[in-house]
Amino acid sequence: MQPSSVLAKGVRKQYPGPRGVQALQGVDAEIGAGRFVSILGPSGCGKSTLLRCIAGLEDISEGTLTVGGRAVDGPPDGVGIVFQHHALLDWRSIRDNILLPIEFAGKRVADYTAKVEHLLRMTGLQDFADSYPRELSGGMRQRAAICRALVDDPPLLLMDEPFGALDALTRDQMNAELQRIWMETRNTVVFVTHGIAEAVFLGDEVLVFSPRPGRVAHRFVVDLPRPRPLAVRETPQFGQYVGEIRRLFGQMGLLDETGVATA
Ligand SMILES: Nc1ncnc2c1ncn2[C@@H]1O[C@H](COP(=O)(O)OP(=O)(O)OP(=O)(O)O)[C@@H](O)[C@H]1O
Repeated sequence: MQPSSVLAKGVRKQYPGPRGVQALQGVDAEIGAGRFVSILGPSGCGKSTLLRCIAGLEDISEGTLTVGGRAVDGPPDGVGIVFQHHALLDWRSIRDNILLPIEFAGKRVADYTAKVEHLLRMTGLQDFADSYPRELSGGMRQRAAICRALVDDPPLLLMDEPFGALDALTRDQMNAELQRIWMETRNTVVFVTHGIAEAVFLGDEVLVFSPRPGRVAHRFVVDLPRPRPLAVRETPQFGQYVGEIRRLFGQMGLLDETGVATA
């Protein structure tokens, strides 16, 4: 698997209809292959919209958007998606949920047995392969959703607030696990979050969006060595990144009403 780059130039997105809003305007972003890029911004600024455009689930109204050098025109091959809510199918076991993308792609399920076992072990779910989603905790379901997104080795992984519904402790664990998984897979990740600390902890870069219509207001490069222990969040260097991003939100006049949290 070669990781995919993502390039956005002057991307505008206007939703159709009488109440259709302009969600994005002039989005320029260059996401290098194999990078982990966090996207942070106030509620409603178009973060999910951009992710859906990259995934080919929405058309852009203007500009250019490429994945792996090819213009996005419908859902491209090789993109894994994880949403805030896991979207596992209740009537399928965890193993069968993870195998869904393989079935959809018309590939031979038997060829993926070892891969599924590896993913289950990597995420600590090896004893739950035959369980059903309702038998798992929220964090475990989200880990299963990550396995499903990774099973076909996607060059690009899009994550839309994947840990937003989890309690703080589970979220910390998932942050650490996601970093470990990514260091093993090294695919390109675009990770949307409301959490400044989460964005900095995980990202090689943090793209901060302006209020709607969203555009990239600032790009922070996070120069912290990996693997990053959770305790890195207590270091002055980490605090400096968080402080800079908070100040930027302050300058945009947003900090009090954004719903941007620091956890
Ligand atoms: N399918 C849709 N049809 C029409 N308008 C939409 C649609 N999806 C989103 N919007 C509008 O586009 C704007 C951006 O929404 P989007 O969900 O991309 O924001 P967001 O930054 O992800 O927000 P949040 O952080 O609250 O999840 C909002 O004003 C929203 O109402």
